[in-house]
Amino acid sequence: MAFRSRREKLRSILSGSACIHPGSVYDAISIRIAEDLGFPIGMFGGSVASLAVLGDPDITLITLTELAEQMRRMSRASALPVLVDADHGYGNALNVRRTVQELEAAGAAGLTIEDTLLPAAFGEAKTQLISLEEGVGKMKAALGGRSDPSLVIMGRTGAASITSIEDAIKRAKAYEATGVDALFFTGIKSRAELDAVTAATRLPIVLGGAPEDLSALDYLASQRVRIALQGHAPIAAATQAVYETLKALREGTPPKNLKGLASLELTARVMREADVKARSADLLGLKR
Ligand SMILES: O=C([O-])CC(=O)C(=O)O
Ligand SMILES: [Mg+2]
Repeated sequence: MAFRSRREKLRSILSGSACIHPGSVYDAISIRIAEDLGFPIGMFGGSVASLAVLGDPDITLITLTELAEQMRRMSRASALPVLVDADHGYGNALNVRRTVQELEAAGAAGLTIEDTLLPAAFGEAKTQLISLEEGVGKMKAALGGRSDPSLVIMGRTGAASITSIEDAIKRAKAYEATGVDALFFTGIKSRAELDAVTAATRLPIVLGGAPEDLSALDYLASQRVRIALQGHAPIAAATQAVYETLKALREGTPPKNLKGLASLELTARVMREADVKARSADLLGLKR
């Protein structure tokens, strides 16, 4: 299977004893930079997918086709294993099955399916959850949709910040019983909450955004957390850089005086120019 080694790398992190930070990636350039800097995996957040592909906020406007296409571009550009935020699986449990098939074909190393009610319901300002039963059905559908058994499927719940930590634990245990590979939590606010989650479950844990108190990697590792997200600063940095550059140009700065641009060396590395030159020599009869 073409993407198996990426998936096995993600699995080895989950079955290891350390906690790592993923690089937040969203396109061919960012994934190559993350790979070159030595990040063990990339995280493709739903919020970032929306922003990169549509320029929109994270309100479930992006389609599965658009998400999978962006994943496919990243898979082509780099062999870095990527964990994809597949939101609620783009519909009900039947849609979840299709979502897993498409993201598997697009080269994802792993994906998360969450129990948030998406898109937001009419008249509801606050995020809601689907029922535990529907959540369990989605996890089963995700597992049934996988044809490469090495693809990592994570059950995700945001219950800790929507209902209660007790509800988060109840849901996590139910998802664990379906056979998912890991549990992904958002909204865990304290060490006491994380310790309770760890004690009640047995699968590797992935933490979405977490407070300062939950940032020490050795503590997280001791609580079976194997992956800890750090938000999505790279796309914010890229947005600021594009803003500054366009603003300077608009204000009349000559291109040669622009600051903060990628050097020719960095650009060549990102484009894998040495490989392209070698191929051009072999295949087009050009000088190396
Ligand atoms: O999974 C993540 O990276 C956090 C999240 O939900 C998002 O950014 O959409
Ligand atoms: Mg998300």
